[in-house]
Amino acid sequence: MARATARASTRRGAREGRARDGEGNLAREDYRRRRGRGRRRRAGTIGGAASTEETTSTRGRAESARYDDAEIPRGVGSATKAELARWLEGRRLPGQKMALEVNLAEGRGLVATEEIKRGEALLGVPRTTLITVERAIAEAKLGPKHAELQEWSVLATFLAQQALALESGTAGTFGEYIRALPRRTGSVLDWPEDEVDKLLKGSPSRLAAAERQDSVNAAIDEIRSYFPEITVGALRWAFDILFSRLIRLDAMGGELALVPWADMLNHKPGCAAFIDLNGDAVNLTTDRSYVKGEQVWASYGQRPSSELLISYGFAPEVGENPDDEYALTLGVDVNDPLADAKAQVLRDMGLSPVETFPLRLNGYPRQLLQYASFILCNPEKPSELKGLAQSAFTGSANIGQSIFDSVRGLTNGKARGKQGVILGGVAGEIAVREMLADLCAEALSAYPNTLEKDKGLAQGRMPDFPGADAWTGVAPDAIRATQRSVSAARVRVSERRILAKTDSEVRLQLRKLKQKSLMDDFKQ
Ligand SMILES: C[S@@+](CC[C@H](N)C(=O)[O-])C[C@H]1O[C@@H](n2cnc3c(N)ncnc32)[C@H](O)[C@@H]1O
Repeated sequence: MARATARASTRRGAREGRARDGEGNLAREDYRRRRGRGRRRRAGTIGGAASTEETTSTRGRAESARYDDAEIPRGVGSATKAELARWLEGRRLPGQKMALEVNLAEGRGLVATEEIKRGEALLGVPRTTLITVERAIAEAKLGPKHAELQEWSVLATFLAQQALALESGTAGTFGEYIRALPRRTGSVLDWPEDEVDKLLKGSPSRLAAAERQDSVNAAIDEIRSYFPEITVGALRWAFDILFSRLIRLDAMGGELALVPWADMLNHKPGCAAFIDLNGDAVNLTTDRSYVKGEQVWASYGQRPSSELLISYGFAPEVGENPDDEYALTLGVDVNDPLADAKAQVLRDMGLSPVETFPLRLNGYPRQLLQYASFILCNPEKPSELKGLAQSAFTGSANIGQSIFDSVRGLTNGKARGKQGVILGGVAGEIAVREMLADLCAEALSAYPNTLEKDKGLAQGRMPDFPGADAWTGVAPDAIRATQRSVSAARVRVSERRILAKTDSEVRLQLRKLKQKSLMDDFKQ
């Protein structure tokens, strides 16, 4: 399943600690001297990015992203299982080895009705049954303004318009499918604002959630400027559906589509079974075998639990998701006298003065340290920055076209091996790790609960989804609140584990580096 917005980030951009050694790069002494100040003054960044505090305290914005059931078009969720099955038969869905189950822990899902082999192609949803941007424009008949919108907005407008048309019985080809969509998904768009703040406090996902709500609000405003008759509630519901069900089809050049029936598959962390177009049908190619009665799983992509929570409204149990990560953001210090020059050099290299790097249980990209060494460096003259950046990011001070290829891969950890160095020798290696250890300690202290309390909450039992609710997604407030609380605690604990592991590894590396530094001094 696809997603639209940016990765979670803390915007912990500005760090104190420019440092310098005799050779003009980094030295840990300067960094130590300055870092006390850095701890107190948080989150200023170059580039105009709002701080976490600013973004999430914009009261009223997130509040308006919650919607009452009465705002969701009445026909949504009203189709029975038999009606959906009849509609799918009419769309020429071939015979299936899976059946739709309603009362699973994940709500609805597809369960094997006979043995299924590894590598088998399931589903077979005909291409003519996909809701793509092109199809939405053709079906909605909203005129040229519809085609001018961004692709997510085109699809949301179509869904909302068709859902509203259910009441007058004028919905088109996909009316029955829309009647079978859930009314609620539990995604962050549906969370009360105070819960977003409370449950995600300390986590980079708090900012991501606020950004998601803001971007949806802005898109709704734009859509309604063209189509005021489409209600805010219908559009909120439509975006919620898109975030939890839209699929990016690689074989169609990455086109986004709603794929009826395929969108009944639930996600399993670590699963490598993907949904894609194959010839004239959309298939799921299984990555394992199934016996009759087992739920069949798909991959929504390699997503950390925070992203699953924000887009899909659930988080796997702690330790279950191999794709978990903590999104660490760092950037040029706004008080650095060379701040503007560094920002410019970074931009010239296709990087940003604020970058986010993934920390994982099994490590972090070395490029994080290279980037950190550049933002900490303190050359005699600003003109040296370009050469330092080239050394840090490409390992070469020569300018050439290849520089851009290696730099582009930097923040996602793709640039490897000899491409780039940590500036400043051993002193630089120490300074960047001290900075990273500080960032980890600071991030750990931002979570309000004790770890024990969060672990207890994360182990809480997910409430059952009683009968009819699993079809529509509607559940009593208390059940929803418990689901949110347990899922958010799982995210917090997963992130804290990663931060604690990174912190202890970095401190171990620091001890070794300091020993080496002492030995080197002794030898001289
Ligand atoms: C594409 S739909 C899958 C079908 C969905 N269960 C339904 O009832 O329509 C995605 C939604 O399924 C649920 N879901 C998928 N995988 C899940 C999982 N591993 N645990 C809990 N809920 C899951 C989430 O509510 C998510 O927003």
